[in-house]
Amino acid sequence: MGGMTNVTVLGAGAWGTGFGRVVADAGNDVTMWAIEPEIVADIRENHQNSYRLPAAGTLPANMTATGDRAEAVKNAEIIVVAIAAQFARVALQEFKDLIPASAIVVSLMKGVEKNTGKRMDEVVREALDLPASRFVAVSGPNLSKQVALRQPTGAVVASENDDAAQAVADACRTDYFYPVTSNDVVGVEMAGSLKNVTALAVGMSHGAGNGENTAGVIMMMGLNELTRLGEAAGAQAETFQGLAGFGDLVATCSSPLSRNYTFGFNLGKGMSIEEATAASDGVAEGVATTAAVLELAGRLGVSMPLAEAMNHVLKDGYSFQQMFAALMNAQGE
Ligand SMILES: NC(=O)C1=CN([C@@H]2O[C@H](COP(=O)(O)OP(=O)(O)OC[C@H]3O[C@@H](n4cnc5c(N)ncnc54)[C@H](OP(=O)(O)O)[C@@H]3O)[C@@H](O)[C@H]2O)C=CC1
Ligand SMILES: O=C(CO)COP(=O)(O)O
Repeated sequence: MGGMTNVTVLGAGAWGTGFGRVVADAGNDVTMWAIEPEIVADIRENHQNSYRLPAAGTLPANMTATGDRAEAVKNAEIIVVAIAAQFARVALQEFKDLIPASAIVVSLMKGVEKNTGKRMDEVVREALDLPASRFVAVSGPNLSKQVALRQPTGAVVASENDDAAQAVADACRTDYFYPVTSNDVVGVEMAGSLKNVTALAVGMSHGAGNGENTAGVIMMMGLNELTRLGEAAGAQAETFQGLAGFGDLVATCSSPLSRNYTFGFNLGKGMSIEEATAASDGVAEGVATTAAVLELAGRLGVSMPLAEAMNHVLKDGYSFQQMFAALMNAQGE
């Protein structure tokens, strides 16, 4: 590709906007697509996204927006998808006949689809009828508000196609965002989605008044079980110890800026699921992912005590004490 690239981001949420700004900072022309006219107008006219990522402040001049699907993608060389995971399939179907035949499609999403148990690489490829050679996943310790402040971080850019991964890494490399390439798409997808379940549990523990000892137990169990499930699904074990695994788990489980951590924190404080949902500043993917992961684990014959215990919280109203006891009992089995 080389030089300046035309990049379109579908979904001007917190991370779509944050990653779009990284790509613009890297010198590329960026078009954001959003459903809401007020977000499109805010980016186009006021050069900001005060609805979803005010922390980014003024957006650069090489970043614009449109609400028109065909216009959004017609010249795109790279199309980045940053839509809440449970809505990705339905939203992408509208773009199926519009995207250029050679465009690379990147997923930033960290979730597993409810009902199907499918990863976002599977959902995106099915919805767009896209070959694996044109699909790339980007994941890492990337809390959007910290990226918006240009605090240094890294990310894994994964594809079966080395050239596609390299093109996307080149498009998002800046002096504060450091991509590394990988060919473990399954591992990167699984790590990014599953650590959200751990973040819900760690947040819940802190919300219930516990400190780092308890968090350490939960993080250890989360990393173990996401590695086991990932390996059973065909991922490489080392991916889970890298940026997209351990790195993102630590960031997400340690920060009140994480919607997953905060959702869990609010449950731990005693809020209901409905209250925590209403209080959330954007989508907490781990909530829908928890049940989806168990479905996948059942199919692959992997035991996931943490996901099971969190599912009891979300479905049966378990308190933190009940959740942690279930986890410890399962460990002794
Ligand atoms: N925020 C973060 O720090 C990070 C987030 N991610 C991942 O990125 C993905 C997006 O998250 P983020 O941007 O933060 O979430 P937000 O909640 O801020 O935004 C969600 C986006 O999805 C869009 N959306 C929801 N439903 C639909 C629909 N039916 N059709 C079209 N668009 C829809 C929203 O549009 P609308 O405005 O209409 O609601 C919005 O653009 C998630 O999978 C998340 O796990 C990954 C790394 C970091
Ligand atoms: O993926 C994340 C950070 O890398 C998690 O952020 P959220 O919990 O806010 O979605």
